[in-house]
Amino acid sequence: GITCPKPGSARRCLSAAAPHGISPMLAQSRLPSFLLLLPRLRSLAPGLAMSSATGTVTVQQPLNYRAGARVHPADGGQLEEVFEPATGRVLCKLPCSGEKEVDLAVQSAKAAFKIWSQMSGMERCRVMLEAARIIREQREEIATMETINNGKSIFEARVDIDISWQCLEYYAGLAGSLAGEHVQLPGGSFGYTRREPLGVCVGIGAWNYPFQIACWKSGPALACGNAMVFKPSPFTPISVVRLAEIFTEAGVPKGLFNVVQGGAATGQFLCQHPDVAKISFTGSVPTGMKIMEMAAKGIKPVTLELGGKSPLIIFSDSDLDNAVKGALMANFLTQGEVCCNGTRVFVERKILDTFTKEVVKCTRKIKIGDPLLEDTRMGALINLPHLNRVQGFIKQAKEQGAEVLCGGDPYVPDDPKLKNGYYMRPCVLGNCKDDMTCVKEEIFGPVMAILPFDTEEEVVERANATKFGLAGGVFTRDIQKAHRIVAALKAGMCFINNYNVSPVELPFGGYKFSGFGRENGRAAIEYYSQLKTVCVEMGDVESAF
Ligand SMILES: NC(=O)c1ccc[n+]([C@@H]2O[C@H](COP(=O)([O-])OP(=O)(O)OC[C@H]3O[C@@H](n4cnc5c(N)ncnc54)[C@H](O)[C@@H]3O)[C@@H](O)[C@H]2O)c1
Ligand SMILES: NCCCC=O
Repeated sequence: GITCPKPGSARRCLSAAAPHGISPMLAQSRLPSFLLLLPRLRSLAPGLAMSSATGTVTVQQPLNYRAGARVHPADGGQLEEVFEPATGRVLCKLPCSGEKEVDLAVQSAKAAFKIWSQMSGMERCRVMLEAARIIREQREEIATMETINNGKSIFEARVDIDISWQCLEYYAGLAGSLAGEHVQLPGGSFGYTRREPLGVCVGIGAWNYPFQIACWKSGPALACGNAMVFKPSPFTPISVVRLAEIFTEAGVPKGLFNVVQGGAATGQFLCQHPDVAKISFTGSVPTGMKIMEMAAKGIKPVTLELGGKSPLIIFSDSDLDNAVKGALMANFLTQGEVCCNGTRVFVERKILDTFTKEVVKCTRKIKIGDPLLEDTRMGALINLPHLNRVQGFIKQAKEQGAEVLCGGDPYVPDDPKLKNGYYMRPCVLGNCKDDMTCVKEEIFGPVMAILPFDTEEEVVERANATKFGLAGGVFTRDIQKAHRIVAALKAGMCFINNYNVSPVELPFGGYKFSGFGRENGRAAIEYYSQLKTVCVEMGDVESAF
């Protein structure tokens, strides 16, 4: 059986032992404890400019996790460099897992599934609540890891980690109430349904929310009684291994949550494995198509959380301050590398100048720099090729007639240790037209396109004129108009008078090329379980023969 650790017993030693695999490059510096103290020191001495741990860590421990322990992959071995976006330094060289390691991870998950799937929902709930508690307790350490590996500000990473433990708490709460139904049939016969787990589920993640994506997938999967093998992006392999350790500390059977590392080849081994029952994928549209093809060959259900080019519609009757704040939230979180960003900002022509002036003023004030500093609000983009790609979109936008109203150029912070980091100034583009590349394609960087409109009918048609359908938003004081607009938007996640908030209670997912299936909310349960119908005869068999 499974026993839950006593509250507090899973507390990690955060000293030089560095159990999470990050060890200081500077010998004996006991970095993790120091990191934990930074926010407190800052609050004791507000305004004091403190240096951060950026540029001081390397990762040494294995980043695969199988059968309850960190392991070196059994095969594969191609090495991928993992960067610290803030400095351009190499954090570690990641060995990519081969077919044998993938199989070992799947077999490990299969064995754990036999135990976990037989437990009651309440038993699973207790273990998941403990995992959520440990994440909450280690929020600062995990957020710091995420910032070092992803480049996003520590301010945002903390929110990501909060959403992550909330997700596990939410699904822990649902685990105990998962049930089928009882149906009466003629003559006292009856039927009932059982909601059963699928088996070994594969999660494949993108690099923009590494820890959170793993929780959005493992939360509902584990609550339903499944096991999981998770493959993070090779750009951000670090934090999810901590999640695997936390699940083990919380009391899941060893092997219930495994991590294999690698890129496309490793992902393919996972998707094609005959013992895998389901694939949940977060990433780009082209990869999503390949995943769906592989899943089709094994008749495996898939969830696809793909890209977007979402509209944000600002009417002239909006509260202007809120609309401006909403536009920034819709475009500049995580350096603009957010799938549901509202990157096409449609502004009613009457307020175009006022709104644009305010948005540009606020965008210019965004503090860019060392992501581990408390006042930084925009860190570094994920890597140099991606920074160059975003720059390419801006160049093309200018060539096609858009006007750069602010930013768009690479940014070199004053701190010499950051000079090779992947920074750019957030960009607002004016004079945009619907047929420009910067308005049609997902840029996945801090680039907002402003587009004027005149009528409600016109803006809805233009907002929907995209192959994507992930999200959309509207700002207006007219509540009927707001509901009319969101009802007409062909998008899975719509916001009224806000943007890019992520309550775990609400289902999240796309229409059209943005994918299908849902994460979060009760809806996700449907995608990690299957119904068995049992028909019970209380009389004699009426045979046709
Ligand atoms: N809708 C959402 O919830 C959501 C969330 C985050 C990111 N995204 C999207 O993700 C994209 C950016 O992420 P990315 O660059 O990591 O995407 P990507 O498609 O390049 O990679 C995503 C994951 O798929 C793996 N992969 C790549 N090729 C594969 C293959 N052939 N078989 C199996 N796995 C394979 C990668 O290693 C990675 O782990 C953007 O388009 C963004 O909009 C969507
Ligand atoms: N807050 C989570 C957004 C997921 C998309 O990238």
